[in-house]
Amino acid sequence: MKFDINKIRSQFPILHQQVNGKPLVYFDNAATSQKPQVVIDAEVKYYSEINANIHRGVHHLSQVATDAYEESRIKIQKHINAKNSFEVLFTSGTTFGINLVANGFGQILKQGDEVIVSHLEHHSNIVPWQFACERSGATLKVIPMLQNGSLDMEAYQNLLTENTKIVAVNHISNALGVVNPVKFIIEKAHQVGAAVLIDGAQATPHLKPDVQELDCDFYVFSGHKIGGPTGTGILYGKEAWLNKLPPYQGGGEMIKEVTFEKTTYACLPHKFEAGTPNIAGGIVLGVAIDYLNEIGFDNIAAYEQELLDYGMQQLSKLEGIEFYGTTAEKASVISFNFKGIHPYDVGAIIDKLGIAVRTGHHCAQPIMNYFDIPGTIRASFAFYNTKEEIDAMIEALKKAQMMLQ
Ligand SMILES: Cc1ncc(COP(=O)(O)O)c(CNc2co[nH]c2=O)c1O
Repeated sequence: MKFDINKIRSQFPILHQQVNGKPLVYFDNAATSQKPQVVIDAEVKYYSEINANIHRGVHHLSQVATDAYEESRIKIQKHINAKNSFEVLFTSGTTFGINLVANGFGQILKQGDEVIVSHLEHHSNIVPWQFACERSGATLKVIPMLQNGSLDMEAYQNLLTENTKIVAVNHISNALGVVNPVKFIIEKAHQVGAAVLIDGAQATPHLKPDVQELDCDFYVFSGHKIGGPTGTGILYGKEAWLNKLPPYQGGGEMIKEVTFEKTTYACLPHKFEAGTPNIAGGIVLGVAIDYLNEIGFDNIAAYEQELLDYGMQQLSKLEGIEFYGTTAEKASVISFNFKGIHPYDVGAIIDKLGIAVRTGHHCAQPIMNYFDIPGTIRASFAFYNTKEEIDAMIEALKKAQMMLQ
């Protein structure tokens, strides 16, 4: 499909509003993406036409809803190139998916085992592993970062031992936009027999992950970051690992037989899908993925690279600006500060001018500690943003600098 920015923008109703009397410039896409009309309509259609509980109903609506939900699972399986649809679990988001895996490892790790995360992780890919280590007696190790925001791969290889049982790293840093060499990380971890979880929350808006090509053992992401509803997400796990991990939640759907003496569990994926799921969310997530595939990830990547290059070029002209995460390969996320000015103050002022960015530690406090800063100003672009919006942000930043200097 030809990439037509004006046609695309017309498909996002939320973008065409004023904030504080100024056109909204939404540059907080790393926090959550906006939703195209086709996604909004799909949610309405579900509740207007097919809403019913799934998997065990004998009536028509339940069968229709079940078919739609499981067709979405297959759609997502194809999107990430998973070998089997039962390796694709619906979750409420990245945080839930990581907790499910970390909770399982917390029950199979033991004293002396080692878990590796990186300095670039979101808190959602740090704290669950601290829980797992506290529970099991395993040791948490951290891949150090370098001044340009990349990970120290030399140090990573030195951290790996025969005691390393799992490595959990993000595909792309939410705070810096840095793209990590996940293929290399996975290969090296497998050489010592360790499993690898890839946190794809910031990658899936910008690329189609191929979990078989990566050969990762787990891959997690959130629906709300790729145009889908909040409260949706996917955990991909290799069949062998999902069969090895204990269930995460107990209840309906996830059982084969329940007696007071013993309960046996359902097969994959249901073993990890206890209770009534977010049926609408799972179906609509598939619609969001269809929408992105229609636009084309090659088109999205090329256009977002244009925005990133233009944004860096224009921001670099501003006095006193400092960038964080200056690697060559980056997603369309720019983290920066102005010397002597608190990021929050800048964010609050440009919000008054309609510019929506995120300021603060971005749930990545270890990164802020590394740079010895309270936080950053983070502008994150999506395929529905424009260079004219970047110009508006630049003008707003100049006004903020004048007010705060
Ligand atoms: C890399 C990464 N991992 C995990 C999460 C957690 O995802 P959730 O479970 O859907 O919340 C986020 C959310 N990142 C952000 C949420 O708001 N601003 C952000 O940068 C993330 O960017």
